[in-house]
Amino acid sequence: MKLRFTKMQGAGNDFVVIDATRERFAPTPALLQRLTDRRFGVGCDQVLVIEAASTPDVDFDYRIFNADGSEVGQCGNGSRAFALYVAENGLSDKPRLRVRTSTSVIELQRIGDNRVRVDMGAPRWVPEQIPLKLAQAERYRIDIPAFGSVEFGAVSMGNPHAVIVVDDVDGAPVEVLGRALQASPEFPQSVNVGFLQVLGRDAGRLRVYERGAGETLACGTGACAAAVVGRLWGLFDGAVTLKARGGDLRLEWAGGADDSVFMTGPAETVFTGEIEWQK
Ligand SMILES: N[C@@H](CCC[C@H](N)C(=O)O)C(=O)O
Repeated sequence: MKLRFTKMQGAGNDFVVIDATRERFAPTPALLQRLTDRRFGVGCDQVLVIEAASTPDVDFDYRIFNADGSEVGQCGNGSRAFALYVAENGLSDKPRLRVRTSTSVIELQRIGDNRVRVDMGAPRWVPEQIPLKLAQAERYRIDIPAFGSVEFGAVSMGNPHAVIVVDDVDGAPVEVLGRALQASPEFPQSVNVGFLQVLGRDAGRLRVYERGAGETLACGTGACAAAVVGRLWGLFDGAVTLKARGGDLRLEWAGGADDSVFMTGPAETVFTGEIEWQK
């Protein structure tokens, strides 16, 4: 059996995109491993699946699988790739698309030059919504052996994020502390861990240790979460450019609990291909 796919990237966060409006696709663990494995398969941080809309209020359904095969509720960089794929492959010529993930509905707008602006919806910071098993606070603390009491902000953008503010993101213990927080029982669904260095009221640098994928070159929802935590902590104004190792993302958030976070950034098709797949 042959499965056609498209390799895409957004700020260096890379994806295998499956167009399930045209391909028969059953996301078994073995097939997902083949698609995500960088040595024995195609290789990517996430597999994105484009499906026909399940309800009339959206244009498409959007499923997301991490490199470890876990299905998750949101992928910001992937949403920009999604919009580009839909346009480049003639699935829709609408200037704005509404797509549903398993946790939220987002709105995608291509703004030219392979750039996409996404209404990522409102951030959620009530602990049950993240989920986080601590009493609600602006700043949380968890004791991590070898690091002591680690302070972080926590937000859901349809997936869970912890954001730690650091002086120097290059020297931050991204993998070790990222893994430790992910394993913390306070995060019952684990967590994506962002390390934010503030450069000014409208700029910062960000590295994210992603749940199910390890450190990626950029994380769109992580950038949204960092913009929100930075604003709640009085570090950022309403618009900020966050520099990830794979590229820059622009985030806008008016600051209210019902205000959407808007993310703008690049997306690109890298190549298309097909793999032989035995069911
Ligand atoms: N790279 C993504 C986030 C993908 C999902 C995440 N690893 C999770 O498990 O929630 C982004 O750009 O947002």
